[in-house]
Amino acid sequence: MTEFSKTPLLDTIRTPEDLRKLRIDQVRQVADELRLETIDAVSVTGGHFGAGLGVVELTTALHYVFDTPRDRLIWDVGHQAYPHKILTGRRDRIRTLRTGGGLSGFTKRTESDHDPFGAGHSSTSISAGLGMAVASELAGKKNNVIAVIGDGSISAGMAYEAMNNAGAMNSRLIVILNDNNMSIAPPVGAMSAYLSRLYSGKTYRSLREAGKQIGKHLPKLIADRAARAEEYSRGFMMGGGTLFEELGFYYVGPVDGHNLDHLLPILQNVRDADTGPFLIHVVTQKGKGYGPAEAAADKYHAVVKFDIATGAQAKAKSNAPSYQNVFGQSLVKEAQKDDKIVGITAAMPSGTGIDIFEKAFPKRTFDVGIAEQHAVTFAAGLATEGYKPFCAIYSTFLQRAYDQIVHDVAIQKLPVRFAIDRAGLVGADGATHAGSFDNAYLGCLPNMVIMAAADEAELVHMVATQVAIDDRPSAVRYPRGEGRGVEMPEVGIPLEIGKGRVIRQGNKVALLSFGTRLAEAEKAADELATLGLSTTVADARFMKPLDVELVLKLARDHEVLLTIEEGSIGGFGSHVMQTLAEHGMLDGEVKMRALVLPDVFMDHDNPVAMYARAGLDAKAIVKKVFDVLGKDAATETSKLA
Ligand SMILES: Cc1ncc(C[n+]2csc(CCOP(=O)(O)OP(=O)(O)O)c2C)c(N)n1
Ligand SMILES: CC(=O)[C@@H](O)[C@H](O)COP(=O)(O)O
Ligand SMILES: [Mg+2]
Repeated sequence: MTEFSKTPLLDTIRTPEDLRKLRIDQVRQVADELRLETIDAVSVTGGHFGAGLGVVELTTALHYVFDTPRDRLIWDVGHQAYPHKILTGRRDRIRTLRTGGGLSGFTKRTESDHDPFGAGHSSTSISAGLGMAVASELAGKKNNVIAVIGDGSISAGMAYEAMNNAGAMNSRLIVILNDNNMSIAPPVGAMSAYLSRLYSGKTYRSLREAGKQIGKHLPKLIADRAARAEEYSRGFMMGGGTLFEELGFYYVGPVDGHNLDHLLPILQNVRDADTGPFLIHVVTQKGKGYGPAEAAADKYHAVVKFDIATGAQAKAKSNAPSYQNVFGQSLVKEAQKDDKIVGITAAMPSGTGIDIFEKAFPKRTFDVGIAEQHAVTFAAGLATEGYKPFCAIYSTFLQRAYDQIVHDVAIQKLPVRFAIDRAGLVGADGATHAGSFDNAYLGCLPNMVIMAAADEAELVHMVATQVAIDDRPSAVRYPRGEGRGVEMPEVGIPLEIGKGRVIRQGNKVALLSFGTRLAEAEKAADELATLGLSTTVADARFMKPLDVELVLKLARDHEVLLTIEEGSIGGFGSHVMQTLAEHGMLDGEVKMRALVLPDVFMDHDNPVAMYARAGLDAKAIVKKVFDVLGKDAATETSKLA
């Protein structure tokens, strides 16, 4: 802990029970010290930063007013929960955040009783909270359930589904809308404009006024909806009902989320209300209390280790370009030649490289907000009118839009182009963000062309290939982070569909890679060659259509055939096995194995360590070859020494 974060009061708080022993006039000091500790901790670990700074007062107030963990407190996405973790018995481990064996970067049930629901993907908190509230009522309990959801996350469809359902029930659910007027980028969409109208141009409802009015109305709150809406439209609306009231919520706000004099009594009144659901609209500032974060365009949404005094973040180690930037730059080049190309992101412009495309083609760029399902079918609509939509969505977030891919894109064979970033293990974000399943969940769909880039140069050619594929959907996957540092092509050259490539020729062992495991396959081949096992390395490039000729040749000409991919069972290796089986090749000579991610959700760590644990690095490939040959790998590889 640096000199920067002297925290005498915070030092007395192990759990929220300790916090609740303090006088209400001490809560401000706790919040100030909590902010210092958050800044100090994240400067060491990196991670999500701006969002947590924005909810320091809210976090302190919630744990002070509510009887957590008996009262359930759910954080949507969970990236803002570092202050929550510090207050709930995890301060001693907060500097292990997002490191192997350390604290998760999101809320996690197995980590603490204070994390009643795991998160990572957005917009789940209201649904989960309603479930808990109904469970509590069914069990005859009286505890509160509080779901804190951001203005970005509440714009996703799932949040509406939940509010629509909650509004029709009188559950003791308290939704706190944490409105900092930011998503990762500035927010988009009508909801964002609406929320701004609720608090722009008018002073926030002061606590005294709002608290008094709540106090006056609460005891005689009328269950009947019509009377209730009337009651509230007079009391709390800034001139008329809000969308949330129309959805059946008691709307309270907007309230200054950094002013504890406003927050505390409102929360106390709502806590003691005998009805619900409530929506408390809290206005906060992302990055609050740390100058470099407040000044940054992204409010330091996510940072690497940084110098507290200057806010300067540690430099990336590699000089190779990142895949997201290669994608963005490639798409710009293609779009300069083709005005039908449009770019779509679901609230992740910088992470996908679509921000690069937007700078060049702002009118052909669409950020639909956190709305992956909509993004896919929106792209499908564009494709029906002859446009070439590139839908750039991380593998894990694309899971949200699976039915749209099947029903709206694949069945109709619409030429939507999917740019699937964060394919494979992503490291610090852990299991909720791993791109483990897209090989499996896309590979089983007819009509799809599915590629994986082995390096950043391949990605350039695959983007060009997708431009050319105009009669069916296509997908290219690539990992988080930087490439290999290979020579980059001037322009993308469309690949021959369904054709892989042999990188080096051997005759005993064949390693067939799909994606960036190619680098590990080449390292393994070097090692195997020094041990007298002549090894072929091939890059499949396509999972669909598979290069059947290449697969059969590799199986015929080698004793061992291994496939390697950064994906779960059911993906590339399964397709190769299926093909070999259909050609009777599994009945005969070749010893074939598919190297895939293990059938577990892997906790966060650095990606290299995770892939080693997953058995997908060069060492594991070599071991697998000897296992398959019935030789002891340790003995064989000891000859290398
Ligand atoms: C389904 C899904 N899509 C995208 C993301 C990536 N993501 C993480 S946080 C975030 C912005 C959330 O904005 P908001 O809810 O306003 O929270 P804030 O960071 O402003 O506190 C996004 C898009 C996600 N976690 N889940
Ligand atoms: C919280 C969240 O879901 C995003 O911030 C995500 O962590 C971004 O991932 P990348 O850092 O891989 O862009
Ligand atoms: Mg926000």
